[in-house]
Amino acid sequence: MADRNADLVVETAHLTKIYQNRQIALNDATLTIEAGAVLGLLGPNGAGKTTFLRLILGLHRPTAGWAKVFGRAMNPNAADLRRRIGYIPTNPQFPKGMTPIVYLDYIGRLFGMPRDARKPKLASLIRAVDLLPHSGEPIAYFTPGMTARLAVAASLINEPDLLIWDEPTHGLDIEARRSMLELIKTLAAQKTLILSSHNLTDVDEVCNHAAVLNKGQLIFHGSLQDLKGRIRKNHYELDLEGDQKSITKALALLRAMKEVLSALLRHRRLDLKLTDDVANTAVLAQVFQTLFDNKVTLVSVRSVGMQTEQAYLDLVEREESRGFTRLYTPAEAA
Ligand SMILES: Nc1ncnc2c1ncn2[C@@H]1O[C@H](COP(=O)(O)OP(=O)(O)OP(=O)(O)O)[C@@H](O)[C@H]1O
Repeated sequence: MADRNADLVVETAHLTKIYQNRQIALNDATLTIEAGAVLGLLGPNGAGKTTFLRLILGLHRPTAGWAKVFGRAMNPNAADLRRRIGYIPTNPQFPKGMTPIVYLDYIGRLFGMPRDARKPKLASLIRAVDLLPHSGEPIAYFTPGMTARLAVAASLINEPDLLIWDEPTHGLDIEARRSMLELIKTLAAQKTLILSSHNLTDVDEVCNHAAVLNKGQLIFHGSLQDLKGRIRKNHYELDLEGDQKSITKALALLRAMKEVLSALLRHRRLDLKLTDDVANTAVLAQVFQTLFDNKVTLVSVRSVGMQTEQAYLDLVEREESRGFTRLYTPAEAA
């Protein structure tokens, strides 16, 4: 039988980090990342994303649990393993006086690349990240977009199979962000990527897997499709037209329906939530009939959700409201 773990690029078990015996930054995170995955690491500020990435990189030692990369245990001494990873921290900084050519050459030397391999490599990287016109300029004059592209080039110099990029689109304008996303899509065809991000639209566009951290707790890990599948589906937005009296009357009737969880009207846009597990087509038919009977015109209707952002917010919100129930199940509490 084929080894199920052979294709795992990252594997963590009960990975835990407590800083200075005070701050629980990551608690018991167990997950696997397969070769070829593009994983979006999501979570509010302080959720533990950077801590998680730094543990995978072996830049921190775990307080408990372990991380394996390419099937081998990662730790601060595993420099050879780290060479197979291309890392970009949040807001990468570079020596301001160097030019991209000098800097990339320096990084290549650190990786032990011979000169005749270094030169063509850095030239092709500079071209790939679109820095050719600026290759001789001091980094001090670079825009955030140019700096981000230089970081990408630096993270690729050693031809790593795994890329770990912490908020790669942070601080970029629309054009620079677009070019970064296109670059990620190209790389995704050849490498495994872990991208930490606050931008759900970016994750939606380039990732196929997601992991969600909240207060150090891994609250979701799976495909992006799965994450979206967890969304509360019975949520709609209806744009209405009609006189105020008719709309108010229709609204009262809708609110009286037992299948309607909430019906909120704002500027003729009706936010309608139905109870879980109802046959939504039947209930919506009833909703439309009620509007029609009251001479309210339906201008448009759309299903809210099936968006990563909505799914993510639902997940974090539900986790927040669950609180202690995660630890104390009813059986234990009794
Ligand atoms: N070196 C450290 N010493 C003490 N506490 C730390 C250290 N690094 C991080 N923390 C704390 O650990 C928690 C998780 O931080 P981390 O930077 O991993 O979160 P994050 O999800 O990356 O946040 P952000 O999105 O704001 O970058 C936070 O409460 C943070 O203050």
